Amino acid sequence: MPLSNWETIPTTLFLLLITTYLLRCLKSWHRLAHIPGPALASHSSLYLVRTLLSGKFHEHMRSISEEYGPLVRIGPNELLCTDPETLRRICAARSPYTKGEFYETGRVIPGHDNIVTLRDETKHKALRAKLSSAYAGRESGRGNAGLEGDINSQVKQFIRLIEEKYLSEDGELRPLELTSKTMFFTLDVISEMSFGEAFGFLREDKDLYQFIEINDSAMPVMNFLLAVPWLTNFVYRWPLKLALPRDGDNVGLGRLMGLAKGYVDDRLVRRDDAKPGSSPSDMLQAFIKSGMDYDELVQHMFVQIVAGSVTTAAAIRHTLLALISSPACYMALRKEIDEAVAAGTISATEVITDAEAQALPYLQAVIKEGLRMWPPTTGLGSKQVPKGGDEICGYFVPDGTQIAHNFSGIMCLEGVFGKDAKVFRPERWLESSSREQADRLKFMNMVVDLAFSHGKYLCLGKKIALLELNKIFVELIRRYDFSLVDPHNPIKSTSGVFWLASDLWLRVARRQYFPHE
Ligand code: HEM
Repeated sequence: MPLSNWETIPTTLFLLLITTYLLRCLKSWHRLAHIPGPALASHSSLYLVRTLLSGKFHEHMRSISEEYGPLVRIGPNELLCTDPETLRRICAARSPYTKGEFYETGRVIPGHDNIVTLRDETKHKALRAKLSSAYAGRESGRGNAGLEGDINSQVKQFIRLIEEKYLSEDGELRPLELTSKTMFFTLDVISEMSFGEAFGFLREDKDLYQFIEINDSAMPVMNFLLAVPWLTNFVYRWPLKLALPRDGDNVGLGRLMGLAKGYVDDRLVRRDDAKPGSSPSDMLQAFIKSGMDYDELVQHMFVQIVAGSVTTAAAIRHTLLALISSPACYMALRKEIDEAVAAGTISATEVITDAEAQALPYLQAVIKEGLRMWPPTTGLGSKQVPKGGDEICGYFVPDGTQIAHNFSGIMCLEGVFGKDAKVFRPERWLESSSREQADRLKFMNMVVDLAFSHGKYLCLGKKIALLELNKIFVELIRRYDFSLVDPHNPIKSTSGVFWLASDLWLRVARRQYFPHE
């Protein structure tokens, strides 16, 4: 070969590479080119990275569906679905869909799956079966009463903390920062249920092990990886994996992992020399009884602490903030509580029971409205289209496509919730005098239930979360008056796949006219 031909080889190779890359891009773009969406999203993951890191993810998801419709292309292989019925169909018990690539990022320890990250449907189903009865309180033999007892003791601890340190009086402000306290509360509830003893965040009134601080600072990295899940494989390799949390850490997620592992180790050792009848009755014991192996237990106890705390804390703080900023709603709820106490339908001295709370229509409306306006998980929960593809919202979608849930979008659909869907108005849940309204209410309930997902992916902790919500608002509002320390800057809050919040400063005062003291 003449020398000049040799010299052209690198150029030819380069051109070949570029052409192959461009052809691949073209093919990838063409696959879903018939589905509307922002131009950037059809070519690269940059659109998702940008919106997930914007701090206003939920708003973007809402506005993009308003602009482009119920099915929007948000990435080269990602679509966003804002059709509640399709989302239910995708998640239904017998649906051929599977968890998507999004879930790869949820693995805490490389190579070890947990209930959230398991994409193999058969294994996921089998693990869910082991977990389900413990979540219902059945395995432990304690049922609802046991779960309620654990929550009651942490509600009382929360009240004790307010009484000791955060009651403001005339001329003296003792501000309470609610975002951290709601995390303390939910972390203590979930640890008490899981291990039979609370971590003690409320007792110490402190971000133990810097868990909240480190969890919050890791969130942008997590949001980034969730937008580009395949990059997770690099994070799981040396040297990046050295930065992942480990159970030997003294702080952060790693410390919680270590605590969870410690409890499991301790319990499995104790099981060997436990006396008959001395078995604890917490969720860990229930999981052991249901046949979970060591690895499953360690993974799950950790996942449960995170899944059970961040979400419920967000629901409590957003709803309470909405109530404080909507005096008419606040007073309507307080009136309902006072009347129920006066009528003896809720106890004047004990923490409200779940059954009593369920009989308070305005409270139930407030809880639903809070979950609707600020769904605690804002995305993406992508599921993978099965072999043969699927027809979604009038479009053919090829197999392997990732379908994300638009949690914030479905909760603000005007066709479902009315023209004032973006307003916090619990009364919308109480309007059912006509047949038409009753039908609409049924549909609204179906949509708001999707905040906990559905079918084979339904949140395992839904019942626990609702127990917490049923108690906390009543116990706070019946005792105290709340006001914002800085009404012009009520909270610092950002949304990615979860909410991050800080600086929700409240003035808490004993109720002027607490009728039951
Ligand atoms: C208001 C509070 C909560 C909300 C809105 C919520 C929402 C959700 C959602 C949407 C999912 C499905 C996620 C997905 O597949 O992408 C989920 C799953 C899950 N949640 Fe919750 N959750 C809440 C509280 C809790 C609590 C208190 C616990 C534990 C005690 C918990 C444990 C779980 C677990 C273990 C899963 C995984 C289920 C599976 O993949 O099969 N959650 N949750």
